[in-house]
Amino acid sequence: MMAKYKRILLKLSGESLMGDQQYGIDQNRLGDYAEQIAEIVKGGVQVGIVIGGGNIFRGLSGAANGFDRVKGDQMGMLATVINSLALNSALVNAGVKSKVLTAIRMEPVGEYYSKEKAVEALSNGEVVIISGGTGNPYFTTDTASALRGIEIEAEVMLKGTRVDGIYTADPEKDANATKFDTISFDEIYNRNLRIMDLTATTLCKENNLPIYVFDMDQKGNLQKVMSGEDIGTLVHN
Ligand SMILES: Nc1ncnc2c1ncn2[C@@H]1O[C@H](COP(=O)(O)OP(=O)(O)O)[C@@H](O)[C@H]1O
Ligand SMILES: O=c1ccn([C@@H]2O[C@H](COP(=O)(O)OP(=O)(O)O)[C@@H](O)[C@H]2O)c(=O)[nH]1
Repeated sequence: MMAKYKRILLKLSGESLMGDQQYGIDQNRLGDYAEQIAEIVKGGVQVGIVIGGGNIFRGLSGAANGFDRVKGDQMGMLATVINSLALNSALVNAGVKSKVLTAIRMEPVGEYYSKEKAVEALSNGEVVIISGGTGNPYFTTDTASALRGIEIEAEVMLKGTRVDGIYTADPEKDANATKFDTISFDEIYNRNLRIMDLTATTLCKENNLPIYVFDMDQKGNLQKVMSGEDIGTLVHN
C-alpha cells in the first residue's frame, strides 16, 4: 500500500514514555513506539523524530522549585537527549537503522545537528532522532519539532500524543468537549486551544507545515495515519 506521506516529522511526548509509571521510561511503551515506527519505515516512509523530555524534567517545574529557568531548560533539553538515546536503542532492536543528532554539541553521544546530515540520513532510509530541542531555553519540543519539520521539508508534522485529536476544550478537563476532524490554524488561535504552544503553532502556520494530532499510545495508530485513516485531527492553513 502507498503511504500517505513520504517524509514526516514525528513528535513524541516525553510524558507518554512513562506509560503507567510516575517517572522515567516504560520499556513496554518504548518498545511499542519502536515497533510502530519500524512498520512504517519498512513501508518506505522517511521518518524524522523529535521527542520531549517531560517524563524526566521540565524547565518550568524547575523554575517553580526555585531553579534558574535557563538551567532548568537546559536540564529539560538533556532529558530529551536521554529519551532519544533510549528510542534509538529500541529502534535498533526492532531492526531499524537510526541515528541521534543533537542540537547542542556533545559528541560522541550524538552528531551535531545540521539539515544536511538529517536529510542525507533520511534519504538513506535511516530514522533520524533530532534531540536537545532547539538548543535554546524558553522553547518547547513542540516548537523544536515544528522547526525541524520545516527544515527537513517534511510533508506533515505528526503530533503523537495521548489524546486522539484536537477538541473544543482540553478533553482531559472537559467531558463535554467535542473533537475536530480538521481545523484551521486561525481557528486554533480564535478558540484559544492549547494543544500546542503558540510559538510552535505559528511556526507551522507561517511555513505551511500541516499538523496531524493523533493518539500514539494505541498500537497500530501510526500505521493507520500513514494509510490515510481519519483517526485524529488535521490542522491546515
Ligand atoms: N483543545 C484541546 N484538544 C486536545 N488536547 C488538548 C486541548 N487543550 C489541551 N490539550 C492537552 O494537550 C495534551 C497533548 O499535548 P502533549 O504535548 O502531548 O502533552 P504534554 O505537554 O503533557 O507533553 C493532551 O494531553 C491534552 O490534555
Ligand atoms: O527547545 C527547547 C525544547 C525543550 N526545552 C526544555 O525541555 C523540557 C522538556 O520538553 P517538553 O516539555 O516540550 O517535553 P514534553 O512535554 O513533550 O514531554 C521543556 O520543559 C524545556 O524546559 C527547552 O528548553 N528548549
